[in-house]
Amino acid sequence: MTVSRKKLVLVGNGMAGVRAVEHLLKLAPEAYDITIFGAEPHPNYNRIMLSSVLAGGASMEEIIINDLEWYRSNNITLHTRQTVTSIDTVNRKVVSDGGISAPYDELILATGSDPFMLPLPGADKEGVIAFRDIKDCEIMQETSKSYKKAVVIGGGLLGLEAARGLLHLGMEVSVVHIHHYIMERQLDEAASAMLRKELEGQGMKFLLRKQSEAILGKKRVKGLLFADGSMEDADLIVMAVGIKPNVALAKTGGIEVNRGIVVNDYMETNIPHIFAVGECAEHRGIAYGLVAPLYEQGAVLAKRLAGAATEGYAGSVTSTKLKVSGVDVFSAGQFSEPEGSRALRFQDEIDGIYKKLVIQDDTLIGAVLFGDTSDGAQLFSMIKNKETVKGKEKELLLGISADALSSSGGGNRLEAMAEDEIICGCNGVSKGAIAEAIQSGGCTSVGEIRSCTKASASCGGCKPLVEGLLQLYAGDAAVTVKEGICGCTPMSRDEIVAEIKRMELKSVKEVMNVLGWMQEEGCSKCRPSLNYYLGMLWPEEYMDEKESRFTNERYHANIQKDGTFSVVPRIYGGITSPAELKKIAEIAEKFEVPMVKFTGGQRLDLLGVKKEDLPKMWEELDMPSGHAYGKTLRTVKTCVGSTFCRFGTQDAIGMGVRLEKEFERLNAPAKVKLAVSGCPRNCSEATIKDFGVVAIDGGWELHVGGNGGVHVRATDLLCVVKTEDEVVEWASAYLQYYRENAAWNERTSNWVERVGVESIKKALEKPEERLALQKRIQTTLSRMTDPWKQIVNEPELRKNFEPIAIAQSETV
Ligand SMILES: Cc1cc2nc3c(=O)[nH]c(=O)nc-3n(C[C@H](O)[C@H](O)[C@H](O)COP(=O)(O)OP(=O)(O)OC[C@H]3O[C@@H](n4cnc5c(N)ncnc54)[C@H](O)[C@@H]3O)c2cc1C
Ligand SMILES: NC(=O)c1ccc[n+]([C@@H]2O[C@H](COP(=O)([O-])OP(=O)(O)OC[C@H]3O[C@@H](n4cnc5c(N)ncnc54)[C@H](O)[C@@H]3O)[C@@H](O)[C@H]2O)c1
Ligand code: SF4
Ligand code: FES
Repeated sequence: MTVSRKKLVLVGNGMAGVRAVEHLLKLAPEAYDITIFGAEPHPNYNRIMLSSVLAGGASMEEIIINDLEWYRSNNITLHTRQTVTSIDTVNRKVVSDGGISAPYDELILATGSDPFMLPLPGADKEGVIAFRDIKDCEIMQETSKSYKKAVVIGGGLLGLEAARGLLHLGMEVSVVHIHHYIMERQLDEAASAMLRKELEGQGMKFLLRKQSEAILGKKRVKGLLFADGSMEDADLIVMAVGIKPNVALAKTGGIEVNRGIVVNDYMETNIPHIFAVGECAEHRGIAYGLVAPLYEQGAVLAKRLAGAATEGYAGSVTSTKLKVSGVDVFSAGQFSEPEGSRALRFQDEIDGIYKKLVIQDDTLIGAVLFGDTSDGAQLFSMIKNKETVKGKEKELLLGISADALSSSGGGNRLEAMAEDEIICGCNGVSKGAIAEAIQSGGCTSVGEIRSCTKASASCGGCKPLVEGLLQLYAGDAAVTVKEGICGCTPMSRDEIVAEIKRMELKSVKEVMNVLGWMQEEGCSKCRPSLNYYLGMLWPEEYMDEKESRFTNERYHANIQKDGTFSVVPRIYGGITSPAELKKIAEIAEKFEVPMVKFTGGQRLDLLGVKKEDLPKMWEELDMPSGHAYGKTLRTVKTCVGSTFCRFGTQDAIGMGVRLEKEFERLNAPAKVKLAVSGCPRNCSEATIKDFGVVAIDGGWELHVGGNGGVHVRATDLLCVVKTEDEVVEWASAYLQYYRENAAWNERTSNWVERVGVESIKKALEKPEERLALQKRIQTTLSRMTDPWKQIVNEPELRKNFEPIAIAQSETV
């Protein structure tokens, strides 16, 4: 007998509601038929990260939490662009503005908040927006292309993050704030003043104690008029003056509503079978506006719906971290010194550090940190757990180092934390999930934990706790990855890449300055690696630094042991013609090339060439560079495949030529070699290549991480695909994922060995992830030009190859 499932309807496809559903699916996967209505056109995305999207730190694709495939695979019916407009609590059904009706046994309202829009005259003009969703983000990005001046009303978290994003987009930005200091809901005056100074340094202008009166302009906004009679020009006005819970729908069902939808400790409204969760819900008089408490609510609701035991939701202490690059601000609990409390302060004007701890009855109840927020997550944990701080107040004020966390005291505290305690509030990642990623998932760095669990992927405030857990569970393995990339820095590859991204550092010099390099000029290890990471992260803006490259890459030729060079023209797939061979032979004769040799990758190598002959030879060859010297795609070796071989099942030559044309000039962490074989006899030795393609009946096997060098390594099978297009798609995704995640100079064989092929399969399994990676590699490839074409055509560059004239002087 089949038991019919109950019908669960969720209204609001946002962070809180979908998180509750995710929990429920884990607890009782078979219990409900689930239907979700979302007013927005997108699948569930990370609203928090909109600030990062605006500031250029993430793409729209990267902020999707659950893609459409997730809904499909969990049998969830999703109605996007459908706003539910009424609830019939008697017949238990909801109806959307598009006329979709859905019956329910249980109903969750997770309608979030609406941004509060100041009811100013002119507020309906074009160019007046809020900052709440993807659409707002897109409007800001679009506006910045044609307009110059933005005004943000509201100097709170949202206003400042919007202002930072607009600066990044190249707009002039003024922040209008009603109080005499910004972020008064999170900071005291001292920290706020330091923050303002820092943001002014980044180009933000502040108009404090300003009451907005009217928005000026005809159809489109022109300016903002204040109550004191002054005005500010504006092409765009972003209102960020707070939010109000979205209770409109609840009201249609006669559900009890105060500021938000009133719920008890089990997220139940006053109407049976109707629950509310997230920003729209009001629990014990509080409607929260941060995700961490909303995720806690979601966990309780999921247990309730699954019939699992739960003590209910008891309210949350909150903490916030401003997500503005180059500024570290943290605030938690009661920072404004309530009666009966005492405060400890530390201020270092030179390094721009401010700390304040608020203590009551020997427990920490609030904290404000500016300039150095590394202790934020630990302090917050102490506040939440009401730990006694008696006798160690000053120690806390002066800083809990990451090492102290992992030493017995800190380690014990992390050890003592409950498994389900949330470590990363932004992404709702528990201690247990991180422990599992380390212990079972084999993660050995914060970067890997981030990829695996999303912990530390948003505001970054939890990073010290994640590091502490890494040291607790991975022990020595974690210590090794914490080592710096060279003697110039204690930072690991992942940390450097994350900081370059977060702080938008754009040159080798800037990275060294900002990240506190111990040797001003760096060394031969860090300079080329930074050059690579910057080029990989900012393919469209970064100008490759020639001086950070090794000799071979500077001269675009392999230097030989006698000081001569080699010339290797590109011969796609190893396929040439009599005419091409004739031309190469004539040039070899003309320039008296002492040796012509076939390389291991089926190319022709003209060896023993004088440096000064290089430009002329390349000019006469008029062929693309074979890049036989660089950290790039070297060759795609092919067998004859089905074109001539009787065993061949596919066109190995065509596939190889296509791959070589697709990826030539690729800038990679280390050299990359490919091969294509036309059948499993594998004559092109594809299973010892970085990416090997082996034809089978009706498709292609894709192999990765092979090496035929000093340490021979056979490839791991990545997947089997049917078409040539799929081969290119997977190759693109795989190579870009390697580019983005491997350390500079790390061959794919070492990288695959280190991270495990399973983690790569997981990262590439979703088609949209692959397409996003493919798009990024295409952006990079589209910027790559042939080095020899450039040298041949630019007299300045040709000069580098002239024989060095030795200046002589005579004394008479
Ligand atoms: C730019 C920005 C940055 C932020 N940064 C942080 C941060 O760093 N840290 C932090 O903790 N919080 C941050 N927040 C706040 C955080 O994003 C919210 O607290 C969280 O998204 C609220 O989740 P929710 O599910 O309650 O609401 P939402 O995520 O808003 O989801 C509600 C969804 O319901 C839909 N909806 C509403 N009514 C209906 C209806 N009748 N029918 C169908 N669909 C409906 C809405 O369109 C919306 O998609 C930020 C918010 C913004 C805008
Ligand atoms: N990093 C983060 O944690 C983060 C980032 C963005 C948004 N959020 C959340 O999103 C929500 C919205 O953020 P928010 O900053 O809009 O809300 P908020 O209520 O925290 O701050 C609004 C700010 O606007 C100011 N203000 C009010 N009326 C004004 C007026 N007429 N003129 C000028 N200033 C005025 C207030 O003094 C206040 O500082 C909040 O829940 C916030 O916590 C959090
Ligand atoms: S791999 Fe197969 S198709 Fe290619 S040459 Fe060898 S036997 Fe022929
Ligand atoms: S707490 Fe914000 S990223 Fe983890």
